[in-house]
Amino acid sequence: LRLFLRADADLTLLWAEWRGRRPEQELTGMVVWVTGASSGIGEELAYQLSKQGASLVLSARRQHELERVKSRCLENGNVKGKDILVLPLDLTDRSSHEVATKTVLQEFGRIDILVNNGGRSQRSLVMDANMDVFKELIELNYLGTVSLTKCVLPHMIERKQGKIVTVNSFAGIVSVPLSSGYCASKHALRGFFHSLRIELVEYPGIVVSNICPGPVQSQVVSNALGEEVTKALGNGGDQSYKMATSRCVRLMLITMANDLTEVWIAEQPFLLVAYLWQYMPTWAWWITSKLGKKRIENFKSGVDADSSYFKFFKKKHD
Ligand SMILES: NC(=O)c1ccc[n+]([C@@H]2O[C@H](COP(=O)([O-])OP(=O)(O)OC[C@H]3O[C@@H](n4cnc5c(N)ncnc54)[C@H](O)[C@@H]3O)[C@@H](O)[C@H]2O)c1
Repeated sequence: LRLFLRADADLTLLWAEWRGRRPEQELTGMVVWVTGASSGIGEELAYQLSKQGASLVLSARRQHELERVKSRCLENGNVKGKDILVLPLDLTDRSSHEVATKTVLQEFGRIDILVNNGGRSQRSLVMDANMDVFKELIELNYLGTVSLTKCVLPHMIERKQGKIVTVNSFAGIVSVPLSSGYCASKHALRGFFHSLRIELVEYPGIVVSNICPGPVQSQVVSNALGEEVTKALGNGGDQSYKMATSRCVRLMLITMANDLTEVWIAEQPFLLVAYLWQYMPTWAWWITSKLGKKRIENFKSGVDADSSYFKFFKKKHD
């Protein structure tokens, strides 16, 4: 029971962590393009990858934030200035993606790993959210990611190798209230990449990985869209009970080192819900309706929507 309560990833990933290939051996010298590298999971990815000696392309919209991340990579990582390219990019500006890809190829000559990480979440009920919110979430999380992937893919096909790693979400597996547009965009991404993986079956050197995290410490809640597209939620509330960003990213590096196709990264009770959803959908419906009600109550009372559902699972992370 203790093992079950402590598990924070699916069994294949935990097995890979225990017996599999080490990121320290596999990722050194790789050229990795990370979108959404200016905060949260993407920022931490930049730090951990720079420690492995990977060459990095850091993309997001704000150049000064990316320069800040680059400086910290140079201070603490095993990289030099020439190993990191700061490349501002708006995922919703699809017409810029081809030029951005050419710039990366001119700089490094290849792209070993594309990490589709940039994205935004949602905190608003279906009845309250403006149509523009739904449109923006699909434009950014789904079409932006599809567009960049389509730009990078011909290069990987030519080399017959590469990894396309997409930060999906538990919201791509399980649907929750207050995030209907977000869930739709992440479900769409999961469907897209499962299809792409089969289309690439003749290229076994190209790996398509879906990473599905549960709640993780980051700016995702304060950056979430509310009822209007022009206004982010702002105050995300206490995030300390969520999985530490460093742990989530370490498990992502293990996923990349071991070419896993889909991983679930979350603490309990979220992990349990994902397993139920997969194997016992009738029970899953019952439990998610209870958790969903609590989620709306949490949000309406001004705390984070995912604040602990069950007291005995509650723990704080630094
Ligand atoms: N933190 C979580 O609990 C959690 C759980 C599951 C999935 N995710 C996913 O993880 C990914 C990273 O999110 P995070 O949690 O680090 O949140 P975050 O808000 O801290 O970081 C999001 C990043 O995406 C970038 N971004 C936003 N809009 C963009 C645009 N138009 N063009 C380019 N970049 C843009 C932001 O600048 C930032 O760098 C997202 O795809 C999110 O859906 C997060």
